[in-house]
Amino acid sequence: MIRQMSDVPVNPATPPCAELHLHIEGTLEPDLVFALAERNGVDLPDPDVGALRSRYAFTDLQSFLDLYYENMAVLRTPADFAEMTRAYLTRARAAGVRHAEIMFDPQAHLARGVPLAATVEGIAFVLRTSEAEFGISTGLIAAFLRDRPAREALEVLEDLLAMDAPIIGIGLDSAEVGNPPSGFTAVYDRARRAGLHLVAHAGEEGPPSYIAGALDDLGVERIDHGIRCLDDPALVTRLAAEQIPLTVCPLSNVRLRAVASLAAHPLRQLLEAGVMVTINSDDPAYFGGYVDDNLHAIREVHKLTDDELAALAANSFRASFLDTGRRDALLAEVEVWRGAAR
Ligand code: HPA
Ligand SMILES: [Zn+2]
Repeated sequence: MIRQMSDVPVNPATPPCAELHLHIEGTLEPDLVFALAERNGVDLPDPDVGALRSRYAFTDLQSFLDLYYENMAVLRTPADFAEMTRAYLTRARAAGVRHAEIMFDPQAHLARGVPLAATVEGIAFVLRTSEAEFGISTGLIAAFLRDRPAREALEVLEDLLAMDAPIIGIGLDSAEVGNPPSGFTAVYDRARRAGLHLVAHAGEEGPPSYIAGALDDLGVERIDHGIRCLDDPALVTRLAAEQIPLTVCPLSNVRLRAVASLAAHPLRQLLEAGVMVTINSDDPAYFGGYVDDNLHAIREVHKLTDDELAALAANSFRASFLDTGRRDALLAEVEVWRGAAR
């Protein structure tokens, strides 16, 4: 049954926005981990949700990835992926998200014996009606794991293309340091030939040279994270000049200790340098909040004005892969929000 969009309260304190850096597996909330474990007869190492939650104190990217991959064990059937996706869209609607470009990690599921079709069908089934049901247009991005062989990524990409999976692009994620973009040129060349959009995580924990590598070796259109560009002033100048979008995730950066605190987050520096920044939640079930929580947190700590929040929201639509008609309509909604916020 199609739910009425107006039934869902939307947070008026934050502008309508696009979420461009979101791992659907990172929306798997602890309650849903337990519900799916029960349904699928999966044994969990923790006795209850509280015990699981106590393990969400991360020290770096890898300490998070270990738990992120462990929790995925409960995702077995298309219905599981559909339920997770539906829960995200419900929460994203309340956060004011009007467009979402959603990553998933096909190899993480294949490695556990879950067929590619089960993963893709479960997620895509819900995305198909998202705009009508939640007011959120969507695009699906297959993210490849940079700590697994590029040859495997290429095989999975071929399989996705052969099954005509409804993906708009590819990405690159997982453990960054020691896994530079240059190893994945063949995968990105293939995706480009297939007409797909190209993004990659770079400069989260890795050096600025990985950001340059993602641009020059892989030809990406957008950088996920990218905050370590600030270690290389010439790169910052380039990102600003070319208006390469960075999908920044403040709460993620704090939780994974990429930055010491929210107050120390370089968001303002990036904006002042003229870099095209967007705000995103990354893995909201793990990092303490959805995109509205991220916007609230940075607004409070960095004293952002409503005009600055609106500018970030406008960036999110401009940096998206939306067609111009819907993009312009959503940019107009930001202007309406800005007017109402005055
Ligand atoms: O923040 C992240 N970084 C790298 N890989 C990931 N996979 C899920 N989230 C992340
Ligand atoms: Zn990410």
